[in-house]
Amino acid sequence: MDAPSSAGGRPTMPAPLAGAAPTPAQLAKAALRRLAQERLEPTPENYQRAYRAEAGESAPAEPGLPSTAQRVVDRLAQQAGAAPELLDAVQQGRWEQADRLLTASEQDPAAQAQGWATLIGRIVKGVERGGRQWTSGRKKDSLQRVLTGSRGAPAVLQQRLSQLTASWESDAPPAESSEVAPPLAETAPAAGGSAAAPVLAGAADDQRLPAPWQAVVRDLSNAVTPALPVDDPRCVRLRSRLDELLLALDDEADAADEELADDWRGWAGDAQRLLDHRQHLVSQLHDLCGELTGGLADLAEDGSWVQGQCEVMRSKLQEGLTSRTVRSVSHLLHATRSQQQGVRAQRNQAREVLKGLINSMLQEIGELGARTGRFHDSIGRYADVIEQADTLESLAGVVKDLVEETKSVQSQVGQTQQRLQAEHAEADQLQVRVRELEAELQRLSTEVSTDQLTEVANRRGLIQAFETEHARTQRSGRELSVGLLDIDNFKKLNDTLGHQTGDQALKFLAQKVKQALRPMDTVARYGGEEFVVLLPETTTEEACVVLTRLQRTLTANFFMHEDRQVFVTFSAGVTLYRPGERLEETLDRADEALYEAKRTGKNRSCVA
Ligand SMILES: Nc1nc2c(ncn2[C@@H]2O[C@H](COP(=O)(O)OP(=O)(O)OP(=O)(O)O)[C@@H](O)[C@H]2O)c(=O)[nH]1
Repeated sequence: MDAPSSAGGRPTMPAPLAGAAPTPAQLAKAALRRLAQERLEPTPENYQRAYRAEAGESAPAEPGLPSTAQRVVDRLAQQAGAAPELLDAVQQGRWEQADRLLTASEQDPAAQAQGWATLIGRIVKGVERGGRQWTSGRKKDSLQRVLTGSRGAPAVLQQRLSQLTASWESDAPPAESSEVAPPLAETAPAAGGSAAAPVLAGAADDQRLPAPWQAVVRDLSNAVTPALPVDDPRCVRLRSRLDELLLALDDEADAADEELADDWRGWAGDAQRLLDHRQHLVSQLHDLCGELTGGLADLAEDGSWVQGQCEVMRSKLQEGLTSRTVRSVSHLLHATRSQQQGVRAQRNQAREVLKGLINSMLQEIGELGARTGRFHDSIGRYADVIEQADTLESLAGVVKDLVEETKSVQSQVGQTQQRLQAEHAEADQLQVRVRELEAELQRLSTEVSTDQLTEVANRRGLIQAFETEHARTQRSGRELSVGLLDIDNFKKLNDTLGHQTGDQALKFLAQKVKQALRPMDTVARYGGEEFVVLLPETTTEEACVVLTRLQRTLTANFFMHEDRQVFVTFSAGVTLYRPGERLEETLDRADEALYEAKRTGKNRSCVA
């Protein structure tokens, strides 16, 4: 029967016969079996200990280290940040474990320095940043506790500080472990335990994103990327930045770097802003479709108008699907529709007049017919009388009557003819007038550079002013700030107070903007409730000051409508014109800033 396991040092060899002592060969065999069971290497020391155990001899006292050697080992262990378990392994003579622990604690000094530099940076930032959960007093206390509790072990200190700053950054409620870090001895496992391994694995390993999270980051990136529009240069840049960040995630050194985390945060912020703006674009598209459907329904009776509108929309959209294109098509459709409604009203009026004319002509012709019919009867009667006339006098009387009547009929026919000709000429003139009116409307929209309602420049006027200003900017090298202004909640104003009051609000704002600017500046109505300002020799900061002042003035001023005070506020996006770019490109950037101003509360200005 096999001896029980070596636990407790009992012999492992089969029980000898009573009285017979085991031979040395039996003892040697049993010692080897014991080593195998204990999974110990057959070193001379191990073999000697096993042999003694089999022979029933008590093990000699552990040799221990001389006190000077012990002091050296203690100091070495402290320097390596290995803490008690390395010390313990050395004292117990578990040299292999000690070797492993030491290897694990060896780090490249440059990497250690970099780790500390990053951590200190985070701590400084964390102390400055405010938080709801982490007040500055609380931060100070917990920092003090971690410093006191981990003073003797740099790796543990680094790990705890890193955990602490992470919870400051997320402003998560202070966890017991990070706010009150227990002293090192409390967390150190019993001798030989494995819980100390992460500490010894080094701070860099602890900070690296664990594998499942790396996969999550990849999945999230893959989910976000298809939503980014393909035709936008900013997205192309975002995609290539994403590739770089994913590569850095594979790299241990970079993955442990706080800078990389900052880069990820920056990337996510940029992607979010872009997607937000995209979302805004979609809702504008929705509005545009509504406008278009309304236009189509209104104009359904005349196919050519519908075709014209669709053509304009198509060519505008071909320029590229930007937020501004959609909005400008929307404004265009709105304006076209009201213009066409005006023309149609006039055409209908002309048609009614023409109808009246034709009616009266028919009446005249009818009357003439009746008259000539009566004349025809008279002629018959006169012929009978002439036939029966027996004297020259009676014949002369009949002929005289006949001539009189013929003359009268002739003059009436002549008069009717004249009237008919005059009415025909009038109808021709009306037709010409309608054509002139249509041409006038066309000319107004393409040639005039002033907006008729607000009396500031229109889109055409803006383009002319921009050409002058951007040439001047190129010569002088001075800044040209461009601002895009949009009235806040204008739809609501229209809906509650009526379209005419809306028009008054547009006029009011245009005049206020004009008054606030210098004579050299340009203000233009770009379309709908949107205005553009060109501010030569002005930085974006200065432009913001001007617009913010104007916003304050408007908040304190109002215009009256039927004894009611109407407040008009606007949001603005400001940007600097970049030499060489098209006005549309500058305005697209200003539009993003405008969107930001709307998104963050309205009645304010943002810079892009
Ligand atoms: N009175 C009037 N209204 C116009 C004119 N041009 C466009 N509008 C209206 O302006 C409104 C613009 O509404 P939205 O684009 O929804 O913007 P908003 O209500 O100002 O909302 P925010 O921009 O988010 O503050 C629409 O109802 C248009 O019909 C115009 O010449 N006169």
